[in-house]
Amino acid sequence: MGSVCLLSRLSFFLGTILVSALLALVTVAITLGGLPADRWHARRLLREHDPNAETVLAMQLYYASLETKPKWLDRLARLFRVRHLLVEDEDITSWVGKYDIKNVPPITNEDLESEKAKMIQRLWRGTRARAAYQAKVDEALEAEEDRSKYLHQHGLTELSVQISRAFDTVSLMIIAPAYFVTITVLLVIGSRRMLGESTDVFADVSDGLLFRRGGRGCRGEPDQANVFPPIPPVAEALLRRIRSLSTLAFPGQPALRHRRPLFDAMAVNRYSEGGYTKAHVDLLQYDDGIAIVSLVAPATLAFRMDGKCVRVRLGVGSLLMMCGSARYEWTHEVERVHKDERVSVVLRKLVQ
Ligand SMILES: O=C(O)CCC(=O)C(=O)O
Ligand SMILES: [Fe+2]
Repeated sequence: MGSVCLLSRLSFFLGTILVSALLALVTVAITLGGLPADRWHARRLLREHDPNAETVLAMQLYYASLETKPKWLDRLARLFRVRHLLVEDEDITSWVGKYDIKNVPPITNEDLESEKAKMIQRLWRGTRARAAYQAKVDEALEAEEDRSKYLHQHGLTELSVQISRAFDTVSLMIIAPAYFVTITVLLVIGSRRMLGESTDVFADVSDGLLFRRGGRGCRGEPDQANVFPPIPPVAEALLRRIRSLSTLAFPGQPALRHRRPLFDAMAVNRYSEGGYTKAHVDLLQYDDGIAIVSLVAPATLAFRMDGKCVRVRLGVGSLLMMCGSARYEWTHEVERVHKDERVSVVLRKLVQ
């Protein structure tokens, strides 16, 4: 009797502990495990790869299951499809010029056109100057009775005059057109390489996004839109979501976490299949504390330093935040993308 009572008490006790433990586990899972949808959870990445934890301030990866696509993403996606050709738009030129950003060379089709025009003018002036000089020589030769005396006075010979004439004719008929064609071809190829195939600079100005096709003439590089302060309303929702993480973001760097604004520059990268970026450290015009949001398709970002490599799978809707050595000492590169399209949004803060 006594032993049965003891047994039932023990089982009740154990049962209570089990249920409490289960409840605690579920709570922890919900808090940390990204449930319900839309809750971010973080994983620190570099610390385990770098024995010198001091230098590894932070590279964090957050996941959010973006089951319901935020509206702004739809708008963004539409934006990529509608590419307005705004080559002749004055606003765009001043807009690019205004921010003198190093990785966006302020070159528009207009610049290239005026460069071409200048070269043609120079060529034309040169040809005209030579023709005028020739005319003067001819005139003088005609006026001068003693032709050989004139030639002698000017250090010329019959042969040199003939050669000079022949040269001018050749130059006018062959060299000038060839020069013109070469310059034009070079400029056309150059502008294509710099600005893309048929659409050169494309943008939706209402959203403040200016897209530049490809990066630095490199085929695989993504199309990029750079937006400088203020970040356009299209990304407000995203910014709010990231700000809501501010208690977690950038561990060990409260100054970054509390800075206002958290970010004021945004880059939107659009990769086609096979697109990639070369290993780089982001430009120093941007402050520490950078966020990368991956959308539409996943990608792998490889971080490298001193022969070490950390490959990070960036799922759709993931947010990678980097600061300290992850931002300054490790290079990062996006490996070739295997889907039709991947979009990333990079948020940064310009150095004051
Ligand atoms: O597309 C990405 O995930 C990263 C892009 C990047 O590194 C950059 O724009 O600096
Ligand atoms: Fe980068």
